This record gives sequence, C-alpha cells and structure tokens, in this order.
Amino acid sequence: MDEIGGLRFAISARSFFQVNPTQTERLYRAALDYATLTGDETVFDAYCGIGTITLFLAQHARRVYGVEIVPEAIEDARRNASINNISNAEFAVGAAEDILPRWQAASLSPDVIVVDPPRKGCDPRLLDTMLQLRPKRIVYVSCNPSTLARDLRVLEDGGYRTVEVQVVDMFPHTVHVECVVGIY
Ligand SMILES: C[S@@+](CC[C@H](N)C(=O)[O-])C[C@H]1O[C@@H](n2cnc3c(N)ncnc32)[C@H](O)[C@@H]1O
Repeated sequence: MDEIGGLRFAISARSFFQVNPTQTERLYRAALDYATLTGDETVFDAYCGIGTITLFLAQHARRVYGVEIVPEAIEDARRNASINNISNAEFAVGAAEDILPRWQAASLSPDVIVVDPPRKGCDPRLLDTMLQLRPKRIVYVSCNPSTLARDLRVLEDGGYRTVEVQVVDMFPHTVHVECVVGIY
C-alpha cells in the first residue's frame, strides 16, 4: 500500500508503479493541470496501470474510464477506487488500441484523453482513434522523449497543438526524465 496526494493505492506484484513517490505526485498534479477539469468531463485514461492518474482525475470529472493490459493491475485499480470511495471510475482490461475503438463504438465521447504509455510510445491505431474521437484536450505522460516527439508529430499533423511540456525529474542522477505534455 502506498499513498500519493491523499489517495491510497494497493499494488500487486505484477502491476506497474512509479518509483519516486514525491515526484510522482508532481507528475500527476501536472497531468491534472493540463486536463483542466471542471467536474463535467468524460475522461479516458489509456495505459492506466493500477488507476493512479484515473483516480486523481476522477475526483474532478463526471466519469473516467481507464484501460490497461495487465489484468492484475486492473484488479488493483478497481480495488483502489473502492478503497478511496470513488464511484465514477470504470476500468477495462485490454490493449488501449483495441478498447478505445470499442468505447467509441459505444458512443462514449471523451472531453479529455490521458495517455501514459511504456517507452515504445502509443500504438499508431490508438493515435488514429484519438484523432477520430477529437477530445478537447490530450495529456501525454511520457518516459521516453523520442517516442513522445514521434507521437506529437502525428497529433500535430492531425490538427492538435503542443501547448506546454513539463519535465519531471523522476530518476535523479540518471539521464532519464518524465515529461507531461498539454496538447489542445
Ligand atoms: C508507464 S506505465 C503507466 C501506468 C500508470 N499510468 C501509472 O502512472 O502508474 C505504462 C502502463 O501501460 C501498460 N501497457 C503496456 N502496453 C499497453 C497497451 N497496449 N494497452 C494498455 N496498457 C498497456 C503497462 O502494463 C503499464 O502499466
């Protein structure tokens, strides 16, 4: 069990969890800032892990939907929603590039999409679906600036503008950084 920004998180062995809790809170707060939620929004959180960002955003949105490929992480996410008394979050197991088209087919229409992919970045099919869904804002959390730049090119060619990038030093004394990007 760990605590970030007032929320408590259960983490099972096969689930991803950020390694630096102090900086993780900064990272999630930056994601929340760029999402600029008023309480009315529908939000998709792709690559949601144990639901950390999803539950952060759920407190400020109408409804949030998280998707993650590791089934145990989604079990954790559902448990974490319950531990924190959050009832407006739904979670799905699967590849984000498969699940977002299903949500689209079910007429879900997100105001904001958050993505936090692994180092290889977003699947091209996911980027394509995001461009079709056309949310007002996209928040991209990335641990790899080169795949981030590649994916931003696709989003910019699709009509979005990269408005701000915040770098968070999650891994001090290494060359690695985490970036949070507001894309409108
Ligand atoms: C960088 S972690 C982010 C997790 C979470 N947002 C957090 O901050 O703790 C990336 C997550 O994406 C998941 N993942 C990898 N490929 C995926 C895919 N194609 N669709 C959905 N989730 C995927 C991994 O299992 C991992 O939990």
